[in-house]
Amino acid sequence: MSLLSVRDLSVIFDIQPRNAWPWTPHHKLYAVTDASFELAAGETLGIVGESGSGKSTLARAIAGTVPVASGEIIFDGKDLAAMSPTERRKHRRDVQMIFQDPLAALNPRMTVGQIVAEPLTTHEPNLDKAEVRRRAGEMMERVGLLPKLLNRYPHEFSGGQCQRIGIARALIVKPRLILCDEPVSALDVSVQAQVVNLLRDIQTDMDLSILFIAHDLSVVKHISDRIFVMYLGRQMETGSSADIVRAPHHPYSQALLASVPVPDPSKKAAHARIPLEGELPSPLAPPSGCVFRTRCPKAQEVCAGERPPMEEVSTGHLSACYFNERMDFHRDAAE
Ligand SMILES: Nc1ncnc2c1ncn2[C@@H]1O[C@H](COP(=O)(O)OP(=O)(O)OP(=O)(O)O)[C@@H](O)[C@H]1O
Repeated sequence: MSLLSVRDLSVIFDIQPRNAWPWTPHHKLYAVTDASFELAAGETLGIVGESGSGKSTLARAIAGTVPVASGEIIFDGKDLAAMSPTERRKHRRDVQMIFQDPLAALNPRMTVGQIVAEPLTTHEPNLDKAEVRRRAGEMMERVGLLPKLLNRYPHEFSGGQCQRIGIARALIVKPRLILCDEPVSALDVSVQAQVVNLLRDIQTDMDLSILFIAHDLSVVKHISDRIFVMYLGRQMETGSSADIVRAPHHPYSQALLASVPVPDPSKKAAHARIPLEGELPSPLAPPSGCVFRTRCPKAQEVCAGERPPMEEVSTGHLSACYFNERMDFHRDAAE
């Protein structure tokens, strides 16, 4: 059974035009439109797409911090919109977030011990101080940091260490799902792999589900069981990590993959025929039909009409394009 089911989820922000009168109608910004996916216990779903494609908004909707316009978020069998205050509190504990900029996410005036322990003291205010400290130290060790560093301040740590502190903080309440919003994008490439490996180890130990957001497929593919490709708030393609990375069908996924650097440039040549050009259109006025059509090399008249349905191109592999066509990527691109 799924731990998380997201069904036809849409998030629309009301935007007041600049210099407008208070009574001027607000614009609607379509941040996420009709997103659907399932996430099982212990599974990792990678969410990938360019900046502005709605990835963070999707995560924030699941965390319950942005209002949902339509659709459902079912977590552990319960509809988020219909949860009682007690169930909401439990949801806030069960679903933790890890953010992109590790240092900015940590309060500079608090010691690392206070930062790591904060979610625990929020959810279990009566817990003995010594026990809180013991658990914070245990979490520090789990993420590869010395417990004696609990009295230090965030600025005394490197970016990678700060992200480990952010992970310890998220895990101290033993969540069931962590929403990782570009957790390694701000880190050096050498440190990125260490943090991704740490998350994978912890996931196995704690039977955690992970939603791993990144704009870069080369990062997402290392940790994800399945990948969800988003563009301008819409779901383009979903499938196993291997399907998406080795045999994508959607031109957008193919373009994202073609932009992933490969060690041997001669192997990239075959895929370089789908360059991703132009800017992301405004989510205030998304293109009709397929939202990717204005940048798609395969676009034809039909793409401006009805939005292409999600087609099952192979078992469990869905792609929303009228011209779905498998493109085989070399193993090097997939590794
Ligand atoms: N609180 C908000 N109010 C208004 N618009 C918002 C709000 N949050 C996000 N948006 C808009 O929603 C769209 C999707 O943003 P979102 O941050 O979810 O994308 P993203 O794929 O996570 O991009 P990034 O990688 O840059 O964070 C963007 O156009 C963004 O400007």
